[in-house]
Amino acid sequence: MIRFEAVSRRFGQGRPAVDRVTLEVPAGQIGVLLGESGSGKSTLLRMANRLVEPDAGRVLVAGRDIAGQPVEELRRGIGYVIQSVGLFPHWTVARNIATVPRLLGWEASRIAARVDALLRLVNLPPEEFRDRLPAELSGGQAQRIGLARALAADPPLLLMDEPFSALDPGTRRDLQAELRRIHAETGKTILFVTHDVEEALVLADRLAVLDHGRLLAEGVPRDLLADGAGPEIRRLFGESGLALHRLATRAAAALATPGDAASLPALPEGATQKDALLLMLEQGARAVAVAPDALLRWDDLVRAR
Ligand SMILES: Nc1ncnc2c1ncn2[C@@H]1O[C@H](COP(=O)(O)OP(=O)(O)OP(=O)(O)O)[C@@H](O)[C@H]1O
Repeated sequence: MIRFEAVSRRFGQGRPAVDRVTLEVPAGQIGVLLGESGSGKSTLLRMANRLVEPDAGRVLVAGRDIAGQPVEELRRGIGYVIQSVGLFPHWTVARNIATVPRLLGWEASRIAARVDALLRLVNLPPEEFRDRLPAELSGGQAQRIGLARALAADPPLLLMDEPFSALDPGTRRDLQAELRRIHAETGKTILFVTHDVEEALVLADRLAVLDHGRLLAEGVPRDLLADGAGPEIRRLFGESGLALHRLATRAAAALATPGDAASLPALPEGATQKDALLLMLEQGARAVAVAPDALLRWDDLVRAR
């Protein structure tokens, strides 16, 4: 769906901000760009909607080289969500969401229906929120409106640049879960930038790690965090955190054994091995229930590789 081919970009002198990166996010997947501040994540992301032009290489969206495409036409097919949201302060929520449909000349009734559908999609009751002004929203609500606005004209591709970084940890976790749900419901292709390792692991179908403008590693998170992870990956994820991150990418059910688990603390469906470890520590339990007839034992968890 989106493909970067050997793209580079240098600003002034010194080392390039993005250095010969080749990367692809297949249609319908969430690709996450992870890296420390200044590693080139935003520069790479902005090449996709031509806010930044590469010095070398090319970017393909839906198989088309975007260099020859009119910018307005390109951007109509790409939603863009940023940390500061950027809602117009004097416009109501409904008008903010309708920015692109109005530009496209949609009829008023179609716009109104679309606004309400999007508010419901991002879990904000339309009758309560459509007439509010941005100043009357919490940070998390504003970010939901930013997402609704980006989805308004139903673009197949969404670019998200640290959208949740300014939110408190609880709101941030809620929105990560919401984004996964919305992604499952809409099937969008998403390119998501973050410097937060946990966020990357929660969201990524594919994870790309950038370091000083170079692509350090790319793949399915579970494979990137496997035992053979190189020294740079170990540094980024932290030696001690690496084992925990690995547990967070594996299902608790994978280590379960049959047995009567009815009296044990129970894990929710789809829980990870990290969830199991935390529940055991919290409850002082030597085993937890994965299902009524399946349990995961402490010994099996800590011996697993
Ligand atoms: N418009 C610009 N002019 C000059 N230098 C720039 C410009 N945009 C980015 N850079 C430089 O390019 C490098 C990469 O920046 P970029 O914003 O892509 O990194 P990042 O990984 O997104 O960092 P952060 O998480 O801090 O936003 C940095 O050294 C930055 O100073």
